[in-house]
Amino acid sequence: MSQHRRGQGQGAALRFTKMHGLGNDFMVVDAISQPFRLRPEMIRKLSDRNFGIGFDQLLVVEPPGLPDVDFRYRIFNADGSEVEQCGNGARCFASFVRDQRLTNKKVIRVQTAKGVIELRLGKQGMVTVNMGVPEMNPPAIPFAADQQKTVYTVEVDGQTVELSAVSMGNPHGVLVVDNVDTAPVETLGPLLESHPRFPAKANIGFLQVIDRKRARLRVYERGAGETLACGSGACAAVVAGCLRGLLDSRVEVELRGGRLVIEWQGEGAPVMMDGPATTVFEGQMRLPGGDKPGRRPKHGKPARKRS
Ligand SMILES: N[C@@H](CCC[C@H](N)C(=O)O)C(=O)O
Repeated sequence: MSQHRRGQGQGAALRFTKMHGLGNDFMVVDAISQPFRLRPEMIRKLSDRNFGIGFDQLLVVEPPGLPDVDFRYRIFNADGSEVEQCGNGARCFASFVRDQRLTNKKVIRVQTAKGVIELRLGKQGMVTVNMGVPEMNPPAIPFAADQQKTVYTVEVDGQTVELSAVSMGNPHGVLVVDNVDTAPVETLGPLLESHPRFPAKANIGFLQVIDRKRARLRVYERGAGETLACGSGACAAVVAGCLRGLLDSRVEVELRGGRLVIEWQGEGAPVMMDGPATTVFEGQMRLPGGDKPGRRPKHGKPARKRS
């Protein structure tokens, strides 16, 4: 993969940046200054860690479709499905649009499939994201239940497990476990991800409470499998832990790829997430198999001039 330089006359080459938030990794594409469209099967190929670029999610930066918003943020899982939210991706998104000089704002408002979120660039690569107000109403998650509860019992694989159901824009199931190292993430994760009670599937978090201010978490992500970190999963886990009376309003969550600080002041309040965003490399590629970069998005702005 060569390092990219704009204006090289590369024709249909697609420029991208490889980034990660605590090891949850992304291919990030600027679809404002270059045309971009990929079919799900091509996203699956590119996400492959042996035959492609390798990533958990593809993040696409588009022009906004709403007033008072700076960008539209689109997210595709490694399996090619488009989803509503990605917390670690949101931090990388903020860092990307600043590094690419698509904005010079410190507070950036972005439109996701489930509403507007606010990203605040901090010092030393840290980004704070206002992830919005969590949703616990079952049909809005969506989760099949007669009434809203803090803990539901779910039958899976011949056993009964207890979980909390929370939407952070995307659906999450959270199980409290004694030890994340021995938790059945590889077995229960995929079964619960596709459980009939989560009709849109779900991300499944395994939460270990260390004390009221510290927790450990592993997440089996919908459409990506277990990742080294899941930002929206950390938010959902802290909300579930608070509702269950196990956690305080400010919690340090240790994921396999590093730490996030999550704050939630309770019902009706937004969840705040604080963590790093890291750029790994920039590249460009020609798309194999007939996928072309596509047409400029309908509301696309002309390409920026670089000095
Ligand atoms: N890694 C993400 C979540 C990405 C989307 C998720 N797999 C879904 O399908 O909802 C995060 O950091 O939040």
